[in-house]
Formats: sequence, C-alpha cells, structure tokens
Amino acid sequence: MRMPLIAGNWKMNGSLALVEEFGRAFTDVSLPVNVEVAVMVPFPFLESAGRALGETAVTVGAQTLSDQPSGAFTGEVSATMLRECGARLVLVGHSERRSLFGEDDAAVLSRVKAALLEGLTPVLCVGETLEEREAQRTEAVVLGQLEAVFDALDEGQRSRLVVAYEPVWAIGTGRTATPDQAQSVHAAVRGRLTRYDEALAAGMRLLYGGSMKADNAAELLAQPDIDGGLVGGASLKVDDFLAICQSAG
Ligand SMILES: O=C(CO)COP(=O)(O)O
Repeated sequence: MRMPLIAGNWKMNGSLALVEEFGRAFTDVSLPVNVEVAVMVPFPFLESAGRALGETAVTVGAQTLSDQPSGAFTGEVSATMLRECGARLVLVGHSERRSLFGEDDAAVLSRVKAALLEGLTPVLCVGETLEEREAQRTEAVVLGQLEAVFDALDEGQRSRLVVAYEPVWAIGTGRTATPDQAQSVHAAVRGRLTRYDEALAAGMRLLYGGSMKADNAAELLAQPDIDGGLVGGASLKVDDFLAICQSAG
C-alpha cells in the first residue's frame, strides 16, 4: 500500500511569519495517520520550519540543490547543507528550474544523485508543456524525463525516489488536469516503471501537481495511480493546505 504524500511547494513565497503560522496550525490539528505531509520552503526558512513543525508530523524539504558537494559555487547550496538544516526531501527538475534556470535532464540526474548520496528523498518532477500536449507528445516527454534519471540509477537508488507529474500548462494557471488526464499519465509512468521492476512500479509514489486546490484534490487523489499532490499556490494558505491534507486521508 502506498502512503499518500502531500507536499507544499512554497516556491519563492512565504515569510517567517507564515512558517510560524504553519507551526501553530499543524500543532493544533490532527492529520490523518495514513498521510505524509511535507513543506518545501525557501532555503532561509529551513531551520525555522524544522523548529516550528518539530512537534508535528510534517517534514521539511527544499526546492532544489547543487549537484556539487562543496566549493567555489557562489549562491549554491549542497545536499549536506540541506540535511544539516533539517531537510528530508528535495524537489529536483521542477519545470521552473528546467525552463527558467536551464536545468536539462543531465543536470536533473546529477542533482538526484547528489540528494541520494546525502540520504535526501528526491522528488523528481516531470511534465509536458501545452505545446507538447497539443502535439500529442505528452507521454514521450514525460517518459523521456523519467528515463533520463531512472536509467542511470541502480535498483536501490530508484526505490528511494518520489515522482511528481506536473503538466506545465496546469501550474499556477488555475487550469487543473482533469482526473482522467492526470490518471492516464500516471498510469503510463507506472507502466514504464514496470520495465525496471514490478515491485518498484507498485511501490512508487506518483504525485500530481498543477492547480491542485482544496476543492479538486479529493477527485484527483481518488484516482488509482495518484498517490498524493505537489501543491503550489494552495500550500501558502494554511487552511487550504490542511484541507488538501485531510482529503488525502
Ligand atoms: O508547481 C507546482 C508545485 O510544484 C504547482 O503550482 P500550483 O499549485 O500553484 O499550480
């Protein structure tokens, strides 16, 4: 049985006040026991988020990392630093990193490896643009991004990943993929994972991301191959995020 994961991606948003608000809200509420919850906060908030959420079941993650262990890489943050600051998960290959910061499949792979070396859980993001969907290339793009990483890992490494399908056209647009559209890509991803190993495919958590909100989460999460959500905008409002977490239970 796959444990659903609801991860909030704050992107370059939030504040120390919001971190404290999340800490108070999640301390006061009881989350469903069968759901894992994480918040991926900007680097400077990692430690305070760890403290504020320390008494809760919520884990803290980061949004990217360097593929280098240390050195003269001004502005970069290593996997070791993330772990020392309390991160347990890290997003890799988010479409904003791919499109705005030029991270290609090779860059994504090296970051996944750096995260794994440090014991962090990489949440590998994959997804097609609207143009690619309209050209009937969704599966080719998504499975290509998936294989670029999975082909280069060994069995033990593969089983430590989480995959997030985020259609680029659904991110921040209010235009959510329909449950059928999302399920069909998730099923294709899981199907492709069986080529590596049946047990890997059966156990891999596949999150959906892209305009997931309190009012559409339940029907997305009810799909057989959707095992959680990667939530952007709605993860910045504690009540909305809590409602999504509750609907995954
Ligand atoms: O990119 C996302 C999460 O990583 C999705 O963002 P939105 O939920 O704001 O569409």
